[in-house]
Amino acid sequence: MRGDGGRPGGSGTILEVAGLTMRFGGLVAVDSVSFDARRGDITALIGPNGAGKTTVFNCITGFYRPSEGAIRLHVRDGAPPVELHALAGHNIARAGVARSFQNIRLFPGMTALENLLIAQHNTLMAASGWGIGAVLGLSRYPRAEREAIAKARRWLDATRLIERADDPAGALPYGAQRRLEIARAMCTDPSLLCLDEPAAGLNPRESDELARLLLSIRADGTSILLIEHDMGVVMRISDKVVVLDHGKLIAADAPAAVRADPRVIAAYLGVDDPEETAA
Ligand SMILES: Nc1ncnc2c1ncn2[C@@H]1O[C@H](COP(=O)(O)OP(=O)(O)OP(=O)(O)O)[C@@H](O)[C@H]1O
Repeated sequence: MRGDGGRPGGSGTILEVAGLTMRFGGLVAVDSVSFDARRGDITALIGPNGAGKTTVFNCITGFYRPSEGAIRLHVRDGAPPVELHALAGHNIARAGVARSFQNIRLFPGMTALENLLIAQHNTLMAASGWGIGAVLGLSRYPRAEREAIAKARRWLDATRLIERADDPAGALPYGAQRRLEIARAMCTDPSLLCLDEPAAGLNPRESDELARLLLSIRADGTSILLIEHDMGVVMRISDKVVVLDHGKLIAADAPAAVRADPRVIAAYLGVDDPEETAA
């Protein structure tokens, strides 16, 4: 038992989404959606094309300012939550939320290692006293730099990219670039890792490898929020599956319960009435 009886925003919750609505002109892309993600869980956000998944992600990570509702990050039980809906994107990242994108966004001309060092730019700049310390010869910077390289190497190792550390990111095979994106996000030591379709374009062997990587990240204590169309991956690794359809939440439960939910089946088959599906 987890101990809080599933209270919204209760202890054990890392992310609380409450009454989230996002309108684009007359289009309601996300319509009063509420769900919780628990600390140490893998929570999947699924739904047919256009259901509103990426819009929810964009609200959580500060790319969009929600029209209504609240998004709270509970970094520690008992501490006041961080009101993500009121923060700019860079402050959301600083609060401990990292994300990857549907389309890969690495620096293709930089090496794999350099991409992971860029991710730690803020830490390195802080250690240099925002540049002034480097001029004054402060000793903190070389140490911070060594630590950043060690962390980057650890994640290159964890994502099986250590042999490719000095290759330009753009020259890596597609599956390796996807892993490098996850490594880059992990180099910021997030409490919540948000991944937008990490299995897109992967072959079955690479999807298996991705599933193992995400399970190991969870085992090390990072909570994961995942948009994914690959139901094999979703059902295998998720603790909870949140389902959107036409901007509305239609289910939020354990994978087995969601898979058997007539509303979810109907949404995926494009049927308006679940009774029709049953028939
Ligand atoms: N910036 C925007 N301006 C206008 N409409 C938008 C914008 N972003 C998303 N939408 C619309 O909002 C709805 C939800 O889109 P969203 O990309 O969030 O869905 P999704 O579930 O992520 O879909 P997919 O699985 O295809 O990526 C769609 O109708 C989309 O066209």
